[in-house]
Amino acid sequence: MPTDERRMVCVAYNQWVIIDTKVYNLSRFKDLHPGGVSVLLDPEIAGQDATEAFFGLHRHEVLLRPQYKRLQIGVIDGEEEQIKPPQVGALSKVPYAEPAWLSEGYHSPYYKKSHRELQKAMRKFVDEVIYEDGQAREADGKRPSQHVIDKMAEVELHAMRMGPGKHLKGRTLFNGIVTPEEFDYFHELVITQELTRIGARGYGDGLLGGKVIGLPPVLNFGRPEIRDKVVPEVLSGKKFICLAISEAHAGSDVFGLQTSATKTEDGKYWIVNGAKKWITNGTFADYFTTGCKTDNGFTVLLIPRGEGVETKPIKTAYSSTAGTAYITYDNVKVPVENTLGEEGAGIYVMLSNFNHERWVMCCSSARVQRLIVEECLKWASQRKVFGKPLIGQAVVRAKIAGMIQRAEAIQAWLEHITYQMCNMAYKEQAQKLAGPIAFLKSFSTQSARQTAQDAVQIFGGRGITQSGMGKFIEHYHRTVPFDALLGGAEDVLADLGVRQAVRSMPKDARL
Ligand code: HEM
Repeated sequence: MPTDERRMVCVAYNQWVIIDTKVYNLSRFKDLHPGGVSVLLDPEIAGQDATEAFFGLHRHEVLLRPQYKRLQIGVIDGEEEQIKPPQVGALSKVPYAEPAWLSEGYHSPYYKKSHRELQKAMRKFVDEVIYEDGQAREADGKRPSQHVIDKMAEVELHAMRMGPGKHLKGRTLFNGIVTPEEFDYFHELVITQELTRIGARGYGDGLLGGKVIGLPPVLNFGRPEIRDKVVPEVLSGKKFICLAISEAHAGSDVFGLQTSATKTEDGKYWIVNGAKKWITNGTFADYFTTGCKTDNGFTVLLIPRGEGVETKPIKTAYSSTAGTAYITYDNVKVPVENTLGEEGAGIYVMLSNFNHERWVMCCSSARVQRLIVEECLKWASQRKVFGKPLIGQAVVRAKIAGMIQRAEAIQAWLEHITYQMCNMAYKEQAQKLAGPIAFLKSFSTQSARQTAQDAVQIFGGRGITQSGMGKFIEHYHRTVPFDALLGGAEDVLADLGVRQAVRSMPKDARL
């Protein structure tokens, strides 16, 4: 039977529809359909090829859900599937959906074989192990599932997310794709960008964001006995750590902090009193890397969860899966051995962390902006209004042009800075890159907010709806301000960049 005739057969069964090349029987589903019965019984839909109507109203993933997959009763014989579901581990073919180095036919001087292999392995790992948990936990607010954390530990992802360094020594990284000696900031960039592709901002932080910022002070400034106990526990995903600096009255102004630590008379313990606010992973952390006011200034202590430490969840714009906490310390007794760095020299402990933290945030911001480009390009191409696809409107194309330009500029700048990081000692990075990283983060977050706003306009009502076609856009628009605040506020960072530049002005510079 020719194809057209086979398609006509469906017409006879007016509760069947064709979507692409698959035939669905909706007779038992129609009363349960979230979009209502009437749309399914419309003569233009019932018994017809409903492909265009379907993809104008649903994401592809609807058809992949087990309860809906069952509705499929056959396929159109001899026709090849036109609209393929996303394949595990695959790269997107949508223009600009991947950074240039992953786009067919483009080149990059930065990425070697091990970066490319790591990217492939990470994409598959994220698709298979992380994606579903990310969407589910973002929705129910529970902390990331332990089985995901354990799987990440198996391939040493927790260790790799701390960047290159001694902590990688002796570890088999992602089944040996890259050696500890070879591992560089581009490998870390690949990991961060692949992880953030899932488009679940709260989960991204919940997936041990607290460790990425809370463990470096232990790694770099902890006494050996503390370091050797805590680092393996955290990098194996058995214990959790967070960075507790900001307070209700002081934000990130470390000199305005009020949480105090005073020594006991015998000098063996600190007694800590105070409260911390907006602490990522705080609700489930076992250790708190805590900034305290001490007699001689500002000191950082590693405080284990125990008597006198209490954590309460704070409800923010993103999911409580991030574990954002309000923490109180009431006469908490902490051994002096838990001091990280020198007493009164806490500012150096903190400063040594900032560049890396901000750079990590740039990696993720750059990648998620690209995800939004992909969503907008797909939507604008498949959505028809006034008789033509949205992309046919110049105003929509102009918005997408801006998004692409910003995403491309940020990735290129990020790769340039990452290359500098690979070729500078840590101290030199602190001197030369604090300004550029601050500028990049500030630029990334401004761009991200513009992109979020434009994406909502393109998606219309769906861009403010938490389910369905625009769910990633709604989520992005709601959570994008986090990036402009965490790790240094946007305006403060832009100003820091200029102040750093002024400091390097030659004394004899004149017009
Ligand atoms: C296998 C067939 C279908 C399944 C499994 C299905 C499933 C769903 C689901 C789960 C939703 C909720 C929104 C979402 O999660 O995206 C929905 C909404 C909707 N569906 Fe369907 N649907 C099917 C076919 C159709 C067809 C053929 C039409 C024809 C016009 C249609 C029209 C709608 C409408 C108008 C909505 C509301 C959309 C909105 O609120 O934005 N559906 N459908």
